[in-house]
Amino acid sequence: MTEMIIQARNVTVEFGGAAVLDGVDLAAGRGEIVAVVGENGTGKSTLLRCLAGLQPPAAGEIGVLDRPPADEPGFWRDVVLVGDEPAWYPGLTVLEHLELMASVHGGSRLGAEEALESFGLAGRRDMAPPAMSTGQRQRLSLAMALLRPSRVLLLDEPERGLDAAFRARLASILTAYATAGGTVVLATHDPGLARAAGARFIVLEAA
Ligand SMILES: Nc1ncnc2c1ncn2[C@@H]1O[C@H](COP(=O)(O)OP(=O)(O)OP(=O)(O)O)[C@@H](O)[C@H]1O
Repeated sequence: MTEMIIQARNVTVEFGGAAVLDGVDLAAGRGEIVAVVGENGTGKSTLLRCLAGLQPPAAGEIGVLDRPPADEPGFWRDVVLVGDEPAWYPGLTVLEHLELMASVHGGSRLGAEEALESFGLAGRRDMAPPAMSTGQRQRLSLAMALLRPSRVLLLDEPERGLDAAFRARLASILTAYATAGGTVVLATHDPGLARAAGARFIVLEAA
């Protein structure tokens, strides 16, 4: 039987008395990719923030790796959230951002040079991230997330700014991550990317 990695039951979130999520369930096993889809404002980002321990639900239970998600170092050693763009370190190049990530997180899944190749950034290695295009910065965010060891990837619209060819490449990167035993939950407006990655779909509707 598949080992359950994420179990969220009956999750309810309210803002200003209005329900944004109303009794949402989500389960994801080891090696599984789950795509959360739905119209703008249906709560996809909010659900990811709940799974990351950044948004306490008004009701419901959430377990990630057999414990409630919590915004603390032990949790973030196993779980990676890619949402809004990270803050870039002033003065560090693309390659140095990757090297920093590799040195902070021992046992990285990819070397910095390998990540440059895999994420199509070899030609940008000496640039400062703020000088790159939106899609190139998104590739770097994803490279930094995939380079470090983890068991769970939470991705909020990972397709943001990416061209069609790299979306296809990302699908295969996510499939490889799951095949190696990782669990992925992505909120996305690109069902093609999710299908290509072999994701199971959860559709959110307005609460
Ligand atoms: N911190 C907050 N305070 C008040 N309302 C919020 C907060 N965060 C989210 N909301 C509201 O919750 C609803 C869901 O937002 P959320 O960003 O989760 O939706 P989404 O499905 O990810 O949308 P999109 O597809 O546009 O990215 C929106 O109506 C939003 O205004």
